[in-house]
Amino acid sequence: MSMIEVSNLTKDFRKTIKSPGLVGAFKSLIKPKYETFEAVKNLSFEVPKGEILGFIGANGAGKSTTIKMLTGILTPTSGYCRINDKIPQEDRQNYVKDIGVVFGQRTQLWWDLPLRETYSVLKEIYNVPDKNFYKRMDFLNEVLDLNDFITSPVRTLSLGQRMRADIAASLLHNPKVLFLDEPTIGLDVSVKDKIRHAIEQINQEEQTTIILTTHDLGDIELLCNRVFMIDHGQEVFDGTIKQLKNRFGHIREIEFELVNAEDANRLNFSQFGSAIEYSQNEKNVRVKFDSSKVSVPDVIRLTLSQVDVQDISVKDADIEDIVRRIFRKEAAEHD
Ligand SMILES: Nc1ncnc2c1ncn2[C@@H]1O[C@H](COP(=O)(O)OP(=O)(O)OP(=O)(O)O)[C@@H](O)[C@H]1O
Repeated sequence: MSMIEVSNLTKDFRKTIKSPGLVGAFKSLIKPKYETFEAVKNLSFEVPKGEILGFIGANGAGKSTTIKMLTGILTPTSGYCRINDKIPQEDRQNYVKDIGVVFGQRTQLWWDLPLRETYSVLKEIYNVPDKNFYKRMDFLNEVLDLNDFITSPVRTLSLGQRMRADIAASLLHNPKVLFLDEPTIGLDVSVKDKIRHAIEQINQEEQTTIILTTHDLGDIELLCNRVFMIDHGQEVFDGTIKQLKNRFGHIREIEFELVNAEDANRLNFSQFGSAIEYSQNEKNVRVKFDSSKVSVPDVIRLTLSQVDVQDISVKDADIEDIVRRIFRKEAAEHD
C-alpha cells in the first residue's frame, strides 16, 4: 500500500474580474464576475512508504498549492489525496499526528524561548509520552547535533542551526510523512551537507516518507531517487533522475586539458553555432554542447585540430543543467 495516494487532484482559485470605471465597480459589486484560475490540474501519483520524492517545478508551478492540499490546509476543488489511509481535510486532528512540516523560510519555533523549552511545549501539544520523548530527543540530537545550542533562545540561532532545530521539531512526534519545503535555502555548502545527511539518516533509520520541495538540485541529486516535476499545475515528468537525464539530457560536457593555456585563443567552434559553448580556466577548457546537434567525436576532432591536448574527459550533464533547460524551454514556449 502506498503511504501517499494522490488522485486527479485539482485546485481552482476564483478571482473577481473588475470592470473598469466607477460604473464597472458598482456592477462588480452587485453582480460580480469571476474567472477561474487552475493552479493544480489533475495530478495523480503515489508515494510508497520510505521514499523521498523530489517535488520540483519553476516558480508559480503549483508546488505550494499541492503541498497545502496534502497537508490539509487547502481543500481540493476536485480529486483527492489520501495519506496513511486518511483524507487530510476530513480528519485533520488525527491527521496532523501523522505528518511533520518544515517550511524553510518560516519557523514554527517560539522566537524567545530556549529551544529545549520549545520541544517541551511540542511534547505536550503532541502528547508524546515521557519515555518516547527522551528517546526521540536522543536520536534527533545525535542526527541533527542540537546540543551546542539547545539552551539558546531561538532568535539567537544561525539560519543553519534554526533549520536543524525546525527539522527536529517537526519530527518530535515521529510522523510517518515529512514535508520539507526548501530545507537548505540560504545555507552555505557545509551546512547544506550536514542537513542533507541528517535527512538521509532519518529516512533510512525510520523509513519516514518524505516529500521534498526544492529549487536546489543538489538536494534532489543527493536525496531523491524519484523526481516529480510539475509545470503550470500539471505533471511534466515522473521518474528517476537517470530517466530525467536520458529524456532531456542531450547536453554533454567535455573537458580538455591543453598543453599550453594560451593555445585556447586558437579555439573556434563557430561552425557549430549556438549548440556549443565553452569556458576556460587556465589550461582547462570546458566545452558544453547539445549532443543531439553536435556529435562528441566531431567536437573532439575539431578541438584536436586546433590545439595540443594533454587530457580529455567526457561528462554527463548534471541535473541542474537539464532542469534549467527544461524550464527555459517551457518559459519560452509560454511567452
Ligand atoms: N490563494 C490564491 N488565490 C489565487 N491564486 C493563487 C493563490 N495561491 C496561489 N495562487 C496562484 O497559483 C499559482 C501556483 O502557486 P504556488 O504558490 O502553488 O506555486 P509554487 O510552485 O509553489 O511557486 P514557488 O516556487 O514560487 O513557491 C500561482 O500562479 C499563484 O499566483
